[in-house]
Amino acid sequence: MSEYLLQAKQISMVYGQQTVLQAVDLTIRAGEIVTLIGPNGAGKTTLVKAVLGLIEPSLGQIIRQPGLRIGYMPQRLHVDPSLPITVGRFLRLAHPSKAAIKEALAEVGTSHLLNNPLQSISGGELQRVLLARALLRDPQLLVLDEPVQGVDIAGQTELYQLIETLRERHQCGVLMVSHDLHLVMAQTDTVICLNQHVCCHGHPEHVSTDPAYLALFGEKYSQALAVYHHDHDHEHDIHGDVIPDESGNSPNHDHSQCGHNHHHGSHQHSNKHNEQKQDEQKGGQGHA
Ligand SMILES: Nc1ncnc2c1ncn2[C@@H]1O[C@H](COP(=O)(O)OP(=O)(O)OP(=O)(O)O)[C@@H](O)[C@H]1O
Repeated sequence: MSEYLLQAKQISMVYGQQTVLQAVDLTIRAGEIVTLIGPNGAGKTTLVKAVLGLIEPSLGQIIRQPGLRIGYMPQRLHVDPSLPITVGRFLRLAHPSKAAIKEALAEVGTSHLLNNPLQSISGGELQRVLLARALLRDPQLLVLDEPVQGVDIAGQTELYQLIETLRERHQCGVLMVSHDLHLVMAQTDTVICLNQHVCCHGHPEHVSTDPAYLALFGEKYSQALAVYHHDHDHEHDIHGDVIPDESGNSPNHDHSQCGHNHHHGSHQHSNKHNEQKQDEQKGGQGHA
């Protein structure tokens, strides 16, 4: 594993009488996607702000690689309707080079928005423009606070895939806040489940079965994760049907759990199964 970009050690944050973060540890390495999940008010944004250096933790230490370049995508951007500004001009506030702005917009698939008023673009387009703005810093670390907010379900999957592509292309680390572990799971290396303190952490498959995670999010949410990770004892043909094993028997296969979006194995997936997966994903919404 490569050297860390950033390490937070025993971070605590107290506002008045309220302890918002308690002895939180966090390490992010180059090329690694770390996802913070936790209920509302768990301290996710507070931890992100501490990582960015926007707030000073009450206790603990944050060690950043010297000269670390961070690209930040905030949770919300309030666009004042009385201050009309084009997407291009908005990005010029972050970077002087028109060529760099065009390149960043192209990377996130929004070249066509360059001269559009920022106020007129959709929620999903705005998220991509904010991602382009983060890329303009040529980041070694991308920090994304709920990047798919205001984006429809199909757009959410695309946006998470784009984040994965950017990670690979730039070899940057990514720290991301999300409420949708079942959607980000395929793109995440490490999950940190936060509720003031770190309840559990590790590989998404491990976290999704951790009692602390289940206590916070419930069994139902965990079952949605099984869409992505379930054991296969069979192969599919190009039509998506289960191929009988050597003895001629069809292995016992519960398709209600099968989204066929695997990290492991080399299955052929039919459109039939992809449609089923999308249905299952829609069905998995709303548990966060
Ligand atoms: N500047 C502040 N002063 C006082 N309390 C604060 C401040 N910032 C955050 N808090 C409190 O800290 C707690 C954690 O807030 P935070 O925004 O970090 O949670 P979160 O996990 O990001 O929540 P959400 O999922 O709703 O965005 C909340 O109870 C919030 O009210």
